[in-house]
Amino acid sequence: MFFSLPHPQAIADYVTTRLIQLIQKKPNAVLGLATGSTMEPIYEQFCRQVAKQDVNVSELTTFNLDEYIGLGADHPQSYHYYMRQYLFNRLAFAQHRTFLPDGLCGDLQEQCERYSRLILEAGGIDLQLLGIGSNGHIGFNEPGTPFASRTHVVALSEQTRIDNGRFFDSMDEVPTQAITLGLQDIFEAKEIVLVATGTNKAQIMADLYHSPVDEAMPASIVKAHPHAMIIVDEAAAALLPAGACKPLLQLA
Ligand SMILES: O=P(O)(O)OC[C@H]1O[C@](O)(CO)[C@@H](O)[C@@H]1O
Repeated sequence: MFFSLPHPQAIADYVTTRLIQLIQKKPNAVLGLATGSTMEPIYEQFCRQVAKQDVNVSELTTFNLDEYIGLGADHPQSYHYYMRQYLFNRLAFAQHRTFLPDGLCGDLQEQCERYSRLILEAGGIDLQLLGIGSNGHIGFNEPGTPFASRTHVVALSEQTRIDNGRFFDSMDEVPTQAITLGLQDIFEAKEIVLVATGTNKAQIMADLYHSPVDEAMPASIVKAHPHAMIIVDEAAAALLPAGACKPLLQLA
């Protein structure tokens, strides 16, 4: 369940190889995508390898985990903007099959229901990429979110706002709400790859390792998934007990 690689670049290489293997086997796969700094080297490497190996991404469908409420697609801190910057503007994804929640949507409830339904209609997520918040959130599912949750509106915790405040000019600009895929939606993915890198993730990875599968620790739902990997670099593994992680070999 817990696997280690030495550094973020090695994780980016591994995850890219896994994604390309999946796409080659199933060109119309459905990918669940995450944002955040953890994903940046992964998307960078993915773009490089897709171009180098001439991989066809035009038949893929993608669903992003979350979006801030109140930020439009052209706001530089919106996840729409992030995805265009790191992935969608760089590769030939079919625009009409790349889905993100709309942070400016008037009818949030209707949108939430539609988003979970669209995933089911697309056949479900084949591979879900996840980062993790320093409080154990996945997507924006904060501690205490029911495991049975579907796409919903969340009030961001103070911890999450402080963590993500580094991307904004001032704390006043950090949104207070977001739309996120629910934990049930995430759990229904056929495969999950959760990645944590850097010393600022060491404590939460130790907490996750020791935690039971419990709603107080949203990421713990991943531990109950039959096809999940939790991949950490050396820095994020620093507080894990010896032998907790299986060292990963690079995929061929
Ligand atoms: O990778 P980061 O920037 O540490 O963010 C951790 C997680 O929290 C979020 O910011 C909220 O979903 C995700 O984008 C990310 O997976």
